[in-house]
Parts: sequence; C-alpha cells; structure tokens
Amino acid sequence: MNVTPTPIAGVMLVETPLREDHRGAFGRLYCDRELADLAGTRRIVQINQSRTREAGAVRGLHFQHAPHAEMKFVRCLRGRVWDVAVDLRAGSSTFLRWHAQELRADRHAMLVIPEGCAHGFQVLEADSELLYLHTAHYDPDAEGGLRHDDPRLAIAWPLPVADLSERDRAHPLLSPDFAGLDV
Ligand SMILES: Cc1cn([C@H]2C[C@H](O)[C@@H](COP(=O)(O)OP(=O)(O)O[C@H]3O[C@H](C)C(=O)[C@H](O)[C@H]3O)O2)c(=O)[nH]c1=O
Repeated sequence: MNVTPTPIAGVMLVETPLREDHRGAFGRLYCDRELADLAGTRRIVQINQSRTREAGAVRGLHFQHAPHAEMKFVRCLRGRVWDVAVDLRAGSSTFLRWHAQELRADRHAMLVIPEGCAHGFQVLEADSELLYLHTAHYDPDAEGGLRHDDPRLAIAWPLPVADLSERDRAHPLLSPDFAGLDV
C-alpha cells in the first residue's frame, strides 16, 4: 500500500494496487499491519456503503464530535467522486482549509480522513458508490455538519450542486468565532 500525504496533516491518500494475473485481479482493501504508522491502534468498527444516483449530488460534510470522533477510510467502488476533507482541528496550521481528491473505481485507492476533519463528496458520475471504513460507531447525537456552500470554507465544487439531503441543506454556517474542535 502506498501512502501519500496531503497538505492537511493526517489526510492521506492510500493506494492499494491490484495484483493482476490471467484469472483477473486481487487486492487488499485494508491492512492494520501495513497501515500501522497511519492508523496506530485504531480498529475498524463499522463499514458503510453509499450509492448516489445523480452526478453533481453532494453528501456531507459530516464529522462526529469527541469522544465519538472517527478516522474514515473512503474508497470509490463504482464511478467517480470528488472527495473533500476539511480541517476543523483547533490550533491546526491548516484550520478550515480543505483538500479534495478524485476517487474512482478504477484507481484503487482510499482517502483517509482523521478525527477532527469533516468529510463530504460530490458525485462526478451517476450511480457512484463509496465504501467507508470507520474507527468509531455512528452516533447521531455526536454528529456535526458543515454547509457545502459555507463562505468560510469556499469549497470549489467541480459541478453545480444537483442534489442534497434536507439535513445537509440545514447545517448551520460556521460562526465567526468558531475556534475548532478539540480532538
Ligand atoms: C452514517 C450512518 C447513517 N445511518 C443512517 C442515518 C440516515 O437515516 C441514513 C443516511 O445517513 P446520512 O444521511 O448521514 O448519510 P450520508 O449523508 O450519505 O452521509 C455519508 O456521507 C458523508 C459524506 C459521510 O462522511 C458520512 O460518514 C456518511 O454517513 O443512514 C445509519 O443507520 N448508520 C450509519 O452509520
């Protein structure tokens, strides 16, 4: 597995190349031994999948507050998405900066979003599917969300936003005095 850092500390791209032979291909999706430097003693406790119909649709941006903060490993199983991590960590040198990475089913890779960062994505191809590995259980009471169009983030989504959940439409804008999450 090849790990590449991004400009945001802890947000990494992990490439997991397939081994091909005459029968087809085989690849590892995750290995706590190979990723020990990145994941430490964290355990994957929940694995989710989403399918999004419309190109241009946006899901997120979501995070969980401590003590339910989580590291997420996000992989595209079908289609293409523009995956975004936003640094919400108090005191971070990249506080409120975002990093985007195109994830696509034919490039076997995952974006790692650490605790204290929000995650969202825009679908670039209809019927794209994502797989998420989580190091904390889903706790709706601990969930927080950012507006995709928050001017303090100024996320440059590549397509016009075509579809959003009611919940994602309703996230509050970041208050001017928001100083970040303690994780
Ligand atoms: C995460 C989760 C959700 N749900 C329920 C809650 C809702 O009734 C329904 C859809 O959840 P939500 O609207 O939060 O799903 P998305 O907006 O696609 O959020 C997803 O995409 C964004 C970008 C993320 O980063 C989240 O981790 C991921 O959940 O599934 C569960 O039952 N279990 C779960 O673990």
